Amino acid sequence: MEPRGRGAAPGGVSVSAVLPAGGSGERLGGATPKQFCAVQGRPLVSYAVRAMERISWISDIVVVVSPENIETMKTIIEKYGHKRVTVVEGGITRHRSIFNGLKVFAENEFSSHLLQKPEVVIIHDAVRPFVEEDIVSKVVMAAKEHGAAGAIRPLVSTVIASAADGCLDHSLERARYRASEMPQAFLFDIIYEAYQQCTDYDLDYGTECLHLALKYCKTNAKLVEGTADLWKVTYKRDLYAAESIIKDNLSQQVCVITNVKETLAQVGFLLPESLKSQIKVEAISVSLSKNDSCLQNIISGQCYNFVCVNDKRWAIQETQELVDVLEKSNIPLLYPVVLILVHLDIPENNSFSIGMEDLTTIKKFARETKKKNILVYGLLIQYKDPLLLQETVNSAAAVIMALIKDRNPELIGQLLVA
Ligand SMILES: Nc1ccn([C@@H]2O[C@H](COP(=O)(O)OP(=O)(O)OP(=O)(O)O)[C@@H](O)[C@H]2O)c(=O)n1
Ligand SMILES: O=C(CO)[C@H](O)[C@H](O)COP(=O)(O)O
Repeated sequence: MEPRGRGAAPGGVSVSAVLPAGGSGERLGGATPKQFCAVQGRPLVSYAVRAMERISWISDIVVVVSPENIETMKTIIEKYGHKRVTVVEGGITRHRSIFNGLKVFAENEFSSHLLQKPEVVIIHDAVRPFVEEDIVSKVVMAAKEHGAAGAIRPLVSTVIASAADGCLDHSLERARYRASEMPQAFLFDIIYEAYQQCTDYDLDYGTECLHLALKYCKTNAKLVEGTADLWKVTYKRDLYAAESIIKDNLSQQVCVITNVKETLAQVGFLLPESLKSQIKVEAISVSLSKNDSCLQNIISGQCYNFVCVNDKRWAIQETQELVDVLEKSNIPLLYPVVLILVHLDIPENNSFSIGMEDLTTIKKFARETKKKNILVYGLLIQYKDPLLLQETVNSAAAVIMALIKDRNPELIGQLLVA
C-alpha cells in the first residue's frame, strides 16, 4: 500500500506515528479519560493528532484507544476532519497499547488493512498536545542514525529512593539524570523486535520504550533536549495549564476591520494603535461583502480574533458575511474564534440609541454563531467629550484584550461599554 503522507522526511526515511490513547486517566480523576477531555471545546487527543497530521512527511498516524472508545475516536476524527488516521484497539497497559499499534504495520491478522511498514516509527503520548515539527524531526533523524531516540528534559525535583522503613535510602545526583519525555522514535524493526521479545512483566509494569530497545536490541537511544511544553497531561492542573497555553497562543493576533464613515474613521485608526502595544494587529478597511482578498490572507494566516468597528446600529447582516467567510475557511473548526462587534456612540452619530430589541438581536445572533465555534461579543464605545477620545479608546482596547484572552463562552452576546 502507498504511504499516505506527502513531502520528504528528514533523512529521506519513511515515517509513521503511533499515539497511545488507551488509558483511563486515573490520576486526573473524573469519568472521562483525559485524552477525551475538552480543552477549548476540543478533545485533548485531537491536538496531538493535529500536531502529527500537519507534519506532511508522516505517512500514517495510528491512534490506539480502549475498545469502548473506538467509536468516540472515530467520531472525533470525522468531526475535526483528521486525515491519515487509523484507529486501533488498545491493551490494558501503555506498553500493550503501543505494541498493538505497531502490529498494524507488521501483522496481517491484526488489522483489516495492513499499513505500510515505515523505516522509522514515532511514538508519542496522545496526552502531550504541544509537539512541534522541529523536535519530531530531530528525534526521527537521531533514530535513523542510532536506532532509537527520545526527547528529554532536565529534572525538576531530585529523585530519591526510600528504604523499607520509609526513610531515605539514597538520592541521585540530579544533574546526571534527565526526565524522559515524548516524542520518541525508533527504527521500526528495532522497537518491534523489542516488543516481541519482552516479558509480560515488561508489558505490564514497564514505563519506558527506550529501555525496551536497550534491553532487547542493545540499542542505546540518542537523547534529544526537548522544549518545556512537551510535558504530559497527568493531573487536573495539567488540563488547566494546557487550556491557558492554547488561549495564549490564540491571543497573538487580531484583525481590526473598520467599516465606518470618514467622520468616524478616527476611532478606526486609534483603536488598532492602542491594541498594538499588546497584540499583533492587522487593520483593514473593507466592505465585508466584497470578500476582500486582504481579509482572506489574514484568515488563512490563522488569525483567531476579529474586531469589527461599525457606525450603524447592529449590522448583523454584514457580520453574518464575515461569519460565512470564517466558516468556509475552516478556521473555527479547530479553535474558537472571537468576534467583537464594536459600535460607536459618539457626538457625530446623533441617531444612535440602544434598545432592548438591539440587545436581543445580538444575543440571538451570538447564540447561533456559537454553534459554529465563533464567540460573538458586543462593545459600545461611548463618549461625548472629544478630549476623552483617546482615553475611551484605550479602555475599549483593554476590554477587547480581556475578551480575546479569556475566550469565555458564557459571555457571548453581552454588550460591554467602554
Ligand atoms: N492501557 C493504556 C494506558 C495508557 N495509554 C496511553 O499512554 C499515554 C500515557 O500514559 P498515562 O499518562 O499513564 O495515561 P493513563 O494510563 O490514562 O493515566 P493514569 O496512569 O493516571 O491512569 C496516554 O496517552 C494513555 O492514554 C494507553 O494507550 N493504554
Ligand atoms: O514519559 C514517558 C517516557 O517513556 C512515558 O510517557 C511515561 O513513562 C508514561 O508512563 P506512565 O504511563 O506511568 O505515565
